[in-house]
Amino acid sequence: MTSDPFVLGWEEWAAFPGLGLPAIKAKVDTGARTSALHAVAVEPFGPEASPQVRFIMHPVPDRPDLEITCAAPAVDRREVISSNGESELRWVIRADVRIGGRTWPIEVTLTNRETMQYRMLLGRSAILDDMVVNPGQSCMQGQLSYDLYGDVPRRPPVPRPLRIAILTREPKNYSSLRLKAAAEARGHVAEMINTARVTMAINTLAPAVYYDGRKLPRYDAVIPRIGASMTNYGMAVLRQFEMTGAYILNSASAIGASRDKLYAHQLLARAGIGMPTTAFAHSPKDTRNLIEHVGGAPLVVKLLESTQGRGVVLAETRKAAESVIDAFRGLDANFIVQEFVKEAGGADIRCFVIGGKVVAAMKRQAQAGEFRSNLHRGGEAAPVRITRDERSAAIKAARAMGLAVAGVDLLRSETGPKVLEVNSSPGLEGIEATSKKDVAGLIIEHLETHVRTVSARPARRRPKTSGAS
Ligand SMILES: Nc1ncnc2c1ncn2[C@@H]1O[C@H](COP(=O)(O)OP(=O)(O)OP(=O)(O)O)[C@@H](O)[C@H]1O
Ligand SMILES: [Mg+2]
Ligand SMILES: [Mg+2]
Repeated sequence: MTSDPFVLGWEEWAAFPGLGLPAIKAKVDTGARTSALHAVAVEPFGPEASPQVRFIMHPVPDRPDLEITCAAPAVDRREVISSNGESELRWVIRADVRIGGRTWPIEVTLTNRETMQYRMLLGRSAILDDMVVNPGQSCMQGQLSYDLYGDVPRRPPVPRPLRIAILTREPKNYSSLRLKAAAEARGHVAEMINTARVTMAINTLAPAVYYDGRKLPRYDAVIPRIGASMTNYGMAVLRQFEMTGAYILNSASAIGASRDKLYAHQLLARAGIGMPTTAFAHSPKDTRNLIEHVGGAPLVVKLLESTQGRGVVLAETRKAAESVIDAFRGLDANFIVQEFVKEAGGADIRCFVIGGKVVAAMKRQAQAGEFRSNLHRGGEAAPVRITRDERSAAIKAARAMGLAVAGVDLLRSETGPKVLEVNSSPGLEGIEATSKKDVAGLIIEHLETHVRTVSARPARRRPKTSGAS
């Protein structure tokens, strides 16, 4: 018994009737195992026994305003190596695909294909045994048209109001209150979530976040304000929010990178950003080498866990340096040794970066007889005009960490700006007071445009599925 084989060209028009997608141009790729579909704002929902995902699809490449909300059963969440070689955790759904006269169920992974020419990739596991691919032909199974979308309502310019969570252990501090007020002033709903009171259900298909035992709703955006005391737990909570599809202002991995002083210095160096020569060693025998590495005394020794300038010590002489290093070693503390930038004169510059721009800057001057300019150590803040090099170093440093919002601290040295550190939860009080700028408002503005472009959500259009949570 022979019948004509079902022939696919190298590209085909497909439809997903169950997803409400009447026409998508797919690239046929027998080199890829799994099929992939463009999706943004991917969000799990439904009962845990039969989890589903919903997502937004822009089926027409040059029509980003045309968006369809789709929902389908979730069958897996798995690590997929994408064409750029990077691995990505993707949701896998099952859906019926229709090509030409045939309809059959396939598994499809969901990923953002915004920058790709085809909204869909048809992999070999979706190509049945009786089908063949003719790489020399296009659209063997006939033509469809994007006109089939008719006049789907266009998405509103900004999804308003946004539901924003401010993740903080200090809901009453200046920065938290300002962010909440700035969000509310723009018509959004902002809730303070105390990191320490969050519990998580870590589950592949139904990630959930609980607060005092109550399941939290889905937030459009989360603003992390994670203090050093909660870095690890705070990052886990953030990752959990990431899995629910919320837009995270500063990602857990970016915060982790900036908090790890060693790793942060490595990232800065790799990005070619000027910084004080820095050395680190593990073994007690290396004290002399460490001192040599940074060019001898005077030098600065810093505890890795230091904040507010507390574990930062200036050793003026080699003898002093040796005893400080030995003392820290005796305490089993992790520390770095750094060249002392004397010409900074006890001042540093804080550049406040939002979305790749320096929106405000201040100079902090240490008290007389003190080299640490931290405001907590009695330093005084004043407005400052930064140079083009300083601006560029600050922007590059935030980018090297992957932070959308960052407080970049740098020293003015004879050889240009030297970045000291990049803070992922920079305080707002000093910078707003000295710059007279509405920095909190600028953060919310950044968030609005990002929620819109990265995880656009439709105006309360819910898929017709039961059991939505
Ligand atoms: N290598 C250096 N040369 C000159 N001054 C330095 C150097 N390193 C640090 N300082 C001064 O000491 C202050 C505190 O150092 P640093 O910012 O590294 O520590 P921190 O404890 O992490 O502070 P923060 O509270 O800003 O996180 C700096 O703001 C700067 O004024
Ligand atoms: Mg610090
Ligand atoms: Mg500092």
